[in-house]
Amino acid sequence: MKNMMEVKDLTFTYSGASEPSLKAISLPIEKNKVTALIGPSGCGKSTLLRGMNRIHDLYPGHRYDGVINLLNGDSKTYTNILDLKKEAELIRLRQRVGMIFQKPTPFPMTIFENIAYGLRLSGVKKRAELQEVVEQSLRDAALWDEAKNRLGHDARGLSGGQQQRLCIARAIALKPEVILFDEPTSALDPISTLAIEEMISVLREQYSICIVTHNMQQAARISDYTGFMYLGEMIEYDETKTIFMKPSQKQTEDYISGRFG
Ligand SMILES: Nc1ncnc2c1ncn2[C@@H]1O[C@H](COP(=O)(O)OP(=O)(O)OP(=O)(O)O)[C@@H](O)[C@H]1O
Repeated sequence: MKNMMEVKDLTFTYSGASEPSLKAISLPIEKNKVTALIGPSGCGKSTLLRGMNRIHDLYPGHRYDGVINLLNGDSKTYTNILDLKKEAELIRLRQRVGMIFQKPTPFPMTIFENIAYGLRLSGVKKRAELQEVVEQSLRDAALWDEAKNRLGHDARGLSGGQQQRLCIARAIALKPEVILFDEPTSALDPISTLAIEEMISVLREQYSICIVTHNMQQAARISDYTGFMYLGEMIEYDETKTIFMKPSQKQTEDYISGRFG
């Protein structure tokens, strides 16, 4: 099967920085799999994730070298997303490659409108269609039962875990192909964390997923593949069970066994 995304030899330097934060990174994001990025603080996990939908480019002046390929709908060709220049192309890219942040970011509107807003911007106008997609997205994000009687209430009245699931529903509504999760449970309690982890396992059937996590147990529980990063480099990428049971690099082994980081 073709990879959904392919990062090849990516070097990334923040605007104004003297050193690159990512150095010649390569890794695939396999279709319908969960790929975890782990490594000590500052190693570049979030920087890599944010490159995958060019969210860095909300601010100008960053420098990318290399290639980030995204598989096209025909499943035969790739687009190098680093070639995209027009604002409309970048907006479309961020629909195809959605992102969930560490802190839930509900808009100051109703639960219904949080999801319908992006749909309207993407051209869905009919009320019935909006209702259908809002319901399906909330169901897919395991929030429908809790939210169905309060769709007209302010989304900020939801609990933190519910808000995070709402943000996932909002991303899903736009029918992404890839979902990027940047430490999605680090602000949540253990029960909400479990709910998000279970959802990610189900979402994998329909989407390709990449998740940054500080929590090694979480990476071991939910991912198929793991990349271990250190000082801006991809030290090792392999099947999760190999990374955790039989890593080939000493640095990976030291990190996994808690000797540093
Ligand atoms: N906006 C920025 N401008 C300049 N340098 C940055 C910026 N954001 C991050 N960096 C630098 O890039 C490097 C990688 O940071 P990044 O946040 O990607 O690491 P991380 O592995 O996700 O860390 P953490 O686990 O602490 O979130 C660090 O040296 C950091 O200081």
